[in-house]
Amino acid sequence: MDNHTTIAAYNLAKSAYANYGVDTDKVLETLDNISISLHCWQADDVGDFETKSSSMGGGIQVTGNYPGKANTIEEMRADLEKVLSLLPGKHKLNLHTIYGEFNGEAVDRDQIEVKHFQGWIDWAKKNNVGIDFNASCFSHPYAEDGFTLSSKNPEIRSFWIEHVKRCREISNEIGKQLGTPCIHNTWIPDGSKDTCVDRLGHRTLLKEALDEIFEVEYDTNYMKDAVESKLFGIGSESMVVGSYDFYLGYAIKNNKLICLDNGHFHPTEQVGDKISSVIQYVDEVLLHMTRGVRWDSDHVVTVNDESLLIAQEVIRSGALDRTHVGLDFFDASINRIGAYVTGCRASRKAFLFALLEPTELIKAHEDKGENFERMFLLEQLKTLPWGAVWDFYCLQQQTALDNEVIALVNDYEQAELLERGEVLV
Ligand SMILES: C[C@H](O)[C@H](O)[C@@H](O)C(=O)CO
Ligand SMILES: [Mn+2]
Repeated sequence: MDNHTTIAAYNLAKSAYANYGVDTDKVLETLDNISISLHCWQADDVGDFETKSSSMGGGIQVTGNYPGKANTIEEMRADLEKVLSLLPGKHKLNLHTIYGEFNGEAVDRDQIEVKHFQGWIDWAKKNNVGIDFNASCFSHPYAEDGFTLSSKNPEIRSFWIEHVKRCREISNEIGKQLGTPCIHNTWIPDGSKDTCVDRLGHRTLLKEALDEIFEVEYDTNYMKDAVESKLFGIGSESMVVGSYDFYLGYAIKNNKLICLDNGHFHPTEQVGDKISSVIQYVDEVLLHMTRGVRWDSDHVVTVNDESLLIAQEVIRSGALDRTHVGLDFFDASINRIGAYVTGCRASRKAFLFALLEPTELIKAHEDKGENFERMFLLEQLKTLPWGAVWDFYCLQQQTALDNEVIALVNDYEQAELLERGEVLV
């Protein structure tokens, strides 16, 4: 499609939306300012760059063996730069601790320091992105019996408490250096494959561990804490210590962000429906946008009912400035760059669709009990030319249009990904 066609299609779309009182130019300004945090772990299937080799654990499963996975920090950075070049809008990098630069040193998780992440901070500055950070309480010998911060073994518990404390300190420094708050997210895999009779014991230990971790208060201009729940994981099917009830209560009581990963709930539960509830009680929300498919919580995001409802409810609730959008999916069965680009663009498209909604108009019908009119309008919106608005936005931001993405991803695969060897550790 040439630029002329894209602009002409946008002008028609602009008039179509104007009929509903929607100003598409304003919508695109808002859309462009939504920062999406790009999870680094899609590039290497949640591997790590630690010297000590530890097999993946903690109930995280990645399936597939597509060639071209990032084996080094340099490869991961090259991939992320490629991905960023194919995305419109603002971004952050979401980094897990296991991706520090340890330069051949065996640095255990309770020994990490800012210096191990300085390279990433410098990279972020160069690429004009902020950083979010995550404690990595998995894929480690001390996570093998299924419990970390809620372990009954005091040595194991102290080890992980020290790890998360250090992660918060590093997050604070990241935020200071980058001039934008770093969200530190705590997710732990703790749970039980089979019926656990001392749920109370583990949850009490987790609460105490978190209280100790959060003793140090940091300036929220530099770092903010989020806590993430999960319904079940592989190997923790019967009980997860950090359940939704546990963390929602903890976040409300302790003024933390609640992280809503939409792969971490019952399949018929809708994270979109939770937004207007949780913002009554917590100041800010962190989203982990993903697509749950049966047991897997981490398929690539697409524009589906779930991602749309999440975006719609954030926008309808006027909660955009209290919501941090992050991604959390990993697929090793397809081109990983393609996975990133599809999922990130789909997440932003969901927000575009939501921003284009004439909510006040629909609400006016709803308030009068005109439910047919409400339903029909919602249906009508599905066939309005929002694709033309998206294409114009990509053109405006000087990034690839959808019809150019496949060729660009495949070019990178030929030139870069297929040249990579398998690094044996
Ligand atoms: C890497 C993990 O997927 C991530 O930290 C966590 O957010 C999660 O969702 C675990 O299932
Ligand atoms: Mn998550």
